[in-house]
Amino acid sequence: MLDESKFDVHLKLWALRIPREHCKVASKILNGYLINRARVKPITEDPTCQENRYVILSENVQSSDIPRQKLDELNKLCKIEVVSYPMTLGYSYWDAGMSIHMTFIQATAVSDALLVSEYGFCFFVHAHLCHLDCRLCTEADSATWCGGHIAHLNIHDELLPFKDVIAKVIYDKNYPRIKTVVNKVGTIANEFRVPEFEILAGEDNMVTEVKQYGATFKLDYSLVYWNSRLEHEHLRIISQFQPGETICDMFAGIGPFAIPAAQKGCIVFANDLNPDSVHYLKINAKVNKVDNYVRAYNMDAREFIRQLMTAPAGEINSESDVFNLKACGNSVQDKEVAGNITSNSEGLQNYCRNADASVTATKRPSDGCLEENGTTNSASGRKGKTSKRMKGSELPNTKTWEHVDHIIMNLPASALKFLDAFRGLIQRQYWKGSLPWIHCYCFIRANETEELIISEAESALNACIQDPIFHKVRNVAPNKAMFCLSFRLPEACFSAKITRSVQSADHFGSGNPALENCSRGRVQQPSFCV
Ligand SMILES: C[S@@+](CC[C@H](N)C(=O)[O-])C[C@H]1O[C@@H](n2cnc3c(N)ncnc32)[C@H](O)[C@@H]1O
Repeated sequence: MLDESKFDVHLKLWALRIPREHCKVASKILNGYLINRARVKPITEDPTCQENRYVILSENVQSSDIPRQKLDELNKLCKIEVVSYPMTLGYSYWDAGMSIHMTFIQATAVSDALLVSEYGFCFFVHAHLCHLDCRLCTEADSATWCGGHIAHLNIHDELLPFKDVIAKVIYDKNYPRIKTVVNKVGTIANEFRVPEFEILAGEDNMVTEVKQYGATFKLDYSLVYWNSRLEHEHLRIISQFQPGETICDMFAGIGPFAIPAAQKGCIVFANDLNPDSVHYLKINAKVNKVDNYVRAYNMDAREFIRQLMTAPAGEINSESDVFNLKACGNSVQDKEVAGNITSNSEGLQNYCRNADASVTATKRPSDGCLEENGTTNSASGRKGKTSKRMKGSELPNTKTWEHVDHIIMNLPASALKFLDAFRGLIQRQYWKGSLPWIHCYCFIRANETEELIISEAESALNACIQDPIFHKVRNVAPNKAMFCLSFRLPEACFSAKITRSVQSADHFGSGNPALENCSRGRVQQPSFCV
């Protein structure tokens, strides 16, 4: 139970009793000496007399501190009387509007402890509860606003006895913006990168809606990966895309790269192993009216990219043969593939045929595919925002084995290892234009160097990387930061130039001759842009 009285802070103040008609002038004279606290008015009623007001002095000021000259001015104005004015700032006073600076001062002054989120809402938890300290403000022990109605806490072990009180404070001080307060339990062990949560306060509802850069994202915070701290990074990557480009997102989650890329007019092939992520990805594509531009897949990333880059068997003989990669719950239904679509969507028809006609393909690789009819149904001439921005007839006939512009790999813990999927992947006879940019996320620990990361990437690719670019995304722990490594896929990844028998990065030791000259051949050392 939260004892609200524990939050009471008693101030022993002084006030000047002044006839009310002189209050305005008096407060000007006393400028700098009056109470200056958020939501506390310096002039207040005199409970003993309607004709007077109390002008409240700052908690650091005694009447004797007021200079003689100011007192003379006041005395000339009217008769003044100094009275004691005790004030209690209670639980309801300590609200979220406090600045972080004020919070620190208060925490020290009244021995309160605090939780501060990155988003600037502050919470007081009385020192009686625990030995909280500034570690709470670090990443490891912070409160996070997921962006919707959920506040996510990572409460340190020693504070667990007080978790309910902490959660209640957060809930009370941020309702109705925050309606659910959860605490992360244990460490994330599953491959979908979804933490386990316990609900500490508010309603038991983990389905929420987050707005980022004008897009709406629906998600179930207990089932899918979501991190509101990556908003800037999503935007940074999207800013490198041009309308009409083809993007592959190998670990797409619920679509924070895919949706804004599609909004920009890119064609996005987005994949995730977590069926719940794909479910919300499709919902989000529809909600944001970009379901014409987003293809959702639910399979392992290696298999996804392999199939995406492999020309269909019939491609050699006939353009009309089907593509063997099946999009999940595709927006275009079989009948549309058969030609039952409006004439101005001809380009879209071709584009979709390549992705969707796989429904009839000989191979159905995606066993875990969600089969949801109606979550997207785009190619029927719907007049949404998207069709205004780019008409169906302008959409390219996307053949991903011929050209892809960017590939996003946001699985920092292991994305580097997935680079082995690109060995000998690109079929030179089909490929047109330059090779794609890879944006591969990784963690770098304090004892690791960028060179180490590059060599890990090169080992996985079995190819030298030219002109790698590192971008620091954020610190995730005191000795660990998340980075994005961007580079153009090396030519050695053309199938003609590589021995397909090599399957795993583990097969390559430091003596691999294919990589021996990498660092010598690299024109530019990795550049860290923080
Ligand atoms: C760190 S999250 C990033 C999600 C999204 N890109 C974002 O920024 O929010 C990594 C995602 O990779 C997915 N994932 C994990 N292993 C995978 C695999 N082998 N193949 C495809 N997706 C995988 C997880 O389900 C998760 O959604």
